Amino acid sequence: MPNHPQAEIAIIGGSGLYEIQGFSESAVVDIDTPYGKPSDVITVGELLDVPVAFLPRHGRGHRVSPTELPFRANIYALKTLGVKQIVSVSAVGSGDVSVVSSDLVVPDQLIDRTRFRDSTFFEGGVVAHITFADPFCPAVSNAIAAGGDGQGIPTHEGATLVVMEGPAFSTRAESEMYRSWGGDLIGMTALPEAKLAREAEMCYGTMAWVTDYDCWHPDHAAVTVDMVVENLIANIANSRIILRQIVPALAQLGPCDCQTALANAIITDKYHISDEARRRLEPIAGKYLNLR
Ligand SMILES: CSC[C@H]1O[C@H](OP(=O)(O)O)[C@H](O)[C@@H]1O
Ligand SMILES: Nc1ncnc2[nH]cnc12
Repeated sequence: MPNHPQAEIAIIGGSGLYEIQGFSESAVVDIDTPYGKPSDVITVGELLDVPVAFLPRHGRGHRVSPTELPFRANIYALKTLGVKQIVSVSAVGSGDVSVVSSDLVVPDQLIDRTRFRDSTFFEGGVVAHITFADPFCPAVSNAIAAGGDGQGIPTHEGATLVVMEGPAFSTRAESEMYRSWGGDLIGMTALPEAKLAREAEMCYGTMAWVTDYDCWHPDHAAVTVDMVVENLIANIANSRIILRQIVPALAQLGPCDCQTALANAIITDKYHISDEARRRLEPIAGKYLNLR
């Protein structure tokens, strides 16, 4: 495997965030993985002297739909760069009347409504069941919320994010159903991203920017891409500001339970694991599969 530049912190940019400003880019990394290529090349550089990797989830120019996102390749590639903490940026709809456009929400729960996505690294002869009761890293989530508060941005901590397949937005009946389930937010990309990050023993938190009320609010028109894009402009400017606060804070964090998530998750007897699977999983789980 080639020697890639390393960074312990990664930012996955969502809709509208295809570059980060004030980032001294030192390398553009084009990685291939057993799961194909990531969404785009990954830039590695420094933000306020802290090494950071940046990957735009939908690719520059927003070319990759939620269903087609190479989630496994993205997380695998970041892992090979030495990433330990991921800040994911996302545009979301709000299911809560008091959470309005341009608010920042830091979700702490997920409901999975995706259908067509590969959502584990553990297959082909290796079985693991990670604990996913709390899908987001509390330390990364706290840093994101502190960043929002620090900039005086209306910030909500703790919310349930429903992740739907898309790409079409929800029907009114679905939107009402998610609200009745306790869904505070609706998006299309946090899963399986968060699950794969946990399997790869990386801390993962989401900076969710509200762009719309989906289609349930009687006084607001149903969501459209134009509506999301219009509201994203302010959100993306704020993301860039907050990231400058979050990144140095993340760099100070110590070890976290997320970083040992596989310690009690792999059930397959390691003497039954093929060499092929061992090679494929080396960056993700190599230390647990070693026969010595
Ligand atoms: C452009 S509207 C729908 C699109 O926006 C969100 O993307 P991301 O989470 O990457 O910011 C949503 O999940 C959809 O992919
Ligand atoms: N209403 C919505 N549904 C799904 N994903 C979204 N991203 C932004 N708004 C959304």
